[in-house]
Amino acid sequence: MQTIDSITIPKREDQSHKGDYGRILLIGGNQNMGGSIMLSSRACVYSGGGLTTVCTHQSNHTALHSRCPEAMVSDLSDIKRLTKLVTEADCILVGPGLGLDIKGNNTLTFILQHIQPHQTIIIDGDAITIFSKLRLSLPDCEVIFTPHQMEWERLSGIQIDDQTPEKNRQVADELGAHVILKKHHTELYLKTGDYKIDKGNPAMATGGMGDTLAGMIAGFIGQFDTEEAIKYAVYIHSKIGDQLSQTMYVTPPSMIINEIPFMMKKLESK
Ligand SMILES: NC(=O)C1=CN([C@@H]2O[C@H](COP(=O)(O)OP(=O)(O)OC[C@H]3O[C@@H](n4cnc5c(N)ncnc54)[C@H](O)[C@@H]3O)[C@@H](O)[C@H]2O)[C@@H](O)CC1
Ligand SMILES: Nc1ncnc2c1ncn2[C@@H]1O[C@H](COP(=O)(O)OP(=O)(O)O)[C@@H](O)[C@H]1O
Ligand SMILES: [Mg+2]
Repeated sequence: MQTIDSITIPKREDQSHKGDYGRILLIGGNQNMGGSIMLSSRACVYSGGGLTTVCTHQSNHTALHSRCPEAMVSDLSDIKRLTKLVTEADCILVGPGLGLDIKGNNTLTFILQHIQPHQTIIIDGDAITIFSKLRLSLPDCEVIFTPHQMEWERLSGIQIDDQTPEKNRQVADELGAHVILKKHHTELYLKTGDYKIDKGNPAMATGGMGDTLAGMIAGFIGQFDTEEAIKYAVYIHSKIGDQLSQTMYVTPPSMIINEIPFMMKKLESK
């Protein structure tokens, strides 16, 4: 398994506009977990996603606008609008704070039925748990799962202590998806190979840290090749965590997000 120990981000073209950097749709945040999709949204915007739309419970709209005015919002229960947004998106992230009730089940099932082959879907958090529980089928498009070890146990059937690279690779192949197995030294089972990251630290063990990574991946998918986008996101997320942990005992996800554009600039190709 290859370690990702450096990355370089391409410079932006002068002749470019927001439409060139992705239409991203983020779906999640029920009445109790609005914060999760707000973190994903800010992470997506701060990662450079061109146009970010957030489909979340209506009670989250005001808070989301106040934390992230760059994002557009839609009500999760407005199916007509959701259908239109799904059609228009380049990349869809589903799951942060979605909830495990019937509404969460119906939302994920709907998205998987309507996504088209040219689109990319990132399945995170509660959407992984629902996908595993309902034994849903994957659509014919690029799929990225971002489980932590417990979510991977639910999805793969491999208990945490038995999650070896060989077994993980086999299930990733069976799924036909990219798998980002989040843990201390996260592992990436991409379609073209296996990678790991030797950055990241326990100051990052805070709720919302994975919601942030999922939003970063979504923002990067809008701009870069899929596998590059995944590698950039996982690397930058942990590198910022390590940088902040030099002076901070814990590294709140909101502060990781603030640093994303600065770290991207540092890593921009010369
Ligand atoms: N501010 C918010 O609204 C937040 C919402 N969240 C949402 O809450 C939902 C449930 O996610 P959870 O992950 O808490 O719940 P889960 O029940 O899926 O998993 C959490 C449990 O898994 C176990 N576990 C084992 N290995 C682990 C590893 N490497 N990393 C993390 N956990 C590991 C831990 O015992 C942990 O309590 C998700 O939709 C998530 O997006 C969380 O992100 C927390 C913050
Ligand atoms: N001890 C640790 N070392 C390195 N990274 C960690 C550590 N603990 C947590 N992280 C990172 O924090 C994130 C946690 O993801 P997740 O559990 O999905 O969070 P949440 O759902 O609360 O947003 C992952 O990217 C994981 O790699
Ligand atoms: Mg999570």
